[in-house]
Amino acid sequence: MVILSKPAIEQFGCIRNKQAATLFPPLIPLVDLSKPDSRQQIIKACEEFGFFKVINHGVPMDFISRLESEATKFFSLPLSEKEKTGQPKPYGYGNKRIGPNGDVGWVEYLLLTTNQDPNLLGTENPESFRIALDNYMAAVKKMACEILEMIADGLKIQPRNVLSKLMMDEQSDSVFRLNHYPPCPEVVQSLNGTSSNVIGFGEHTDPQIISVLRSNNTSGLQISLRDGTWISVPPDQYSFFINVGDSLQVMTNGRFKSVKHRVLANSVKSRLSMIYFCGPPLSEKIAPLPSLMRGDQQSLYKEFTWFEYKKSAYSSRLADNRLMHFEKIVAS
Ligand SMILES: C=C1C[C@]23C[C@@]1(O)CC[C@H]2[C@@]12CC[C@H](O)[C@@](C)(C(=O)O1)[C@H]2[C@@H]3C(=O)O
Ligand SMILES: O=C(O)CCC(=O)C(=O)O
Ligand SMILES: [Fe+2]
Repeated sequence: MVILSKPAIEQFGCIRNKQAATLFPPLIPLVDLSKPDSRQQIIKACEEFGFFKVINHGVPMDFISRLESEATKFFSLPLSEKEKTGQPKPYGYGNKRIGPNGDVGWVEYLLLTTNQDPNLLGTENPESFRIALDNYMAAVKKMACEILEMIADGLKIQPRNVLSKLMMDEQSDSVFRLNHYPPCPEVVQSLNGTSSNVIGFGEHTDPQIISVLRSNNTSGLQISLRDGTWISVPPDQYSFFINVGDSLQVMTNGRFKSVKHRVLANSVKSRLSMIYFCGPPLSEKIAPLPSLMRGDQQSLYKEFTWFEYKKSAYSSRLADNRLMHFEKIVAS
């Protein structure tokens, strides 16, 4: 990671955060996967927040800590070594620049596909990093599959793998991301540590079906409520956080909304996050699920393939409303 001098960080003007978070935030929905009512809790959380925290998730702590330790080793390497994994096009090692259209943040990352052996050139021990990635991704994929099946049950739609089969498909276009937010010397932190004036990862919604996020115990993640206020998500290294993505918003015809989120930088602590983005195969048609459409309810979206959506997403800026181009003008 390059530590920027003052004039250098000024070049990244849009790294600065000017919006304050709300003072009395509601609690983040908590879903205990071992409880019988978890399906209903998930549906409520997806409708109200597009976001929830998961405990009793079944992902072994050993897999989590091994990957965290491998990722920490990787991000501690000299920049020249990390760059051997290749520039993100879109997969590879990236530093401050996010995506191809000028977005920047106080972050470095490794972006990987989930169904191809990662290029871990430059890492100290590629084999142990790869094993840690494989174990972690397999366990998180299983948990994500269960959550998508619980969503289908909760929505009373069949078959129960109608959503999960998309990410379980061999051709699934799922993505995995490791983000490292180093402490930022430019941060002016609020007294309770929940707000900062520097953007780590700018506001956006995730394009996929759901995203499964886990981080170390450093704060920074915020979600936007339906009224546009930002609330801080208290970090919890033992739990997972689930984001509803744009594709699930479309498949539920807007009943679930993808959650807008962002990460603010911290002045003293590093944040390390790992996110599994559950994507469908490129050729998959994304449209409201017929079994969810009641009576004369109309689709709010034009049908598109995941390939078309992804292509359009990659020509957008992080904060853009990517679904706008696929909305139907529905006569009232
Ligand atoms: C600015 C961009 C980065 C992104 C591709 C995009 O053009 C718009 C969507 C961005 C996003 C957000 C969620 C995930 O982190 C990500 C991997 C994804 O699928 O969509 C990133 C893309 C990226 O960093 O390549
Ligand atoms: O790093 C985080 O906690 C969230 C990052 C994120 O939203 C993303 O990579 O899409
Ligand atoms: Fe995200």
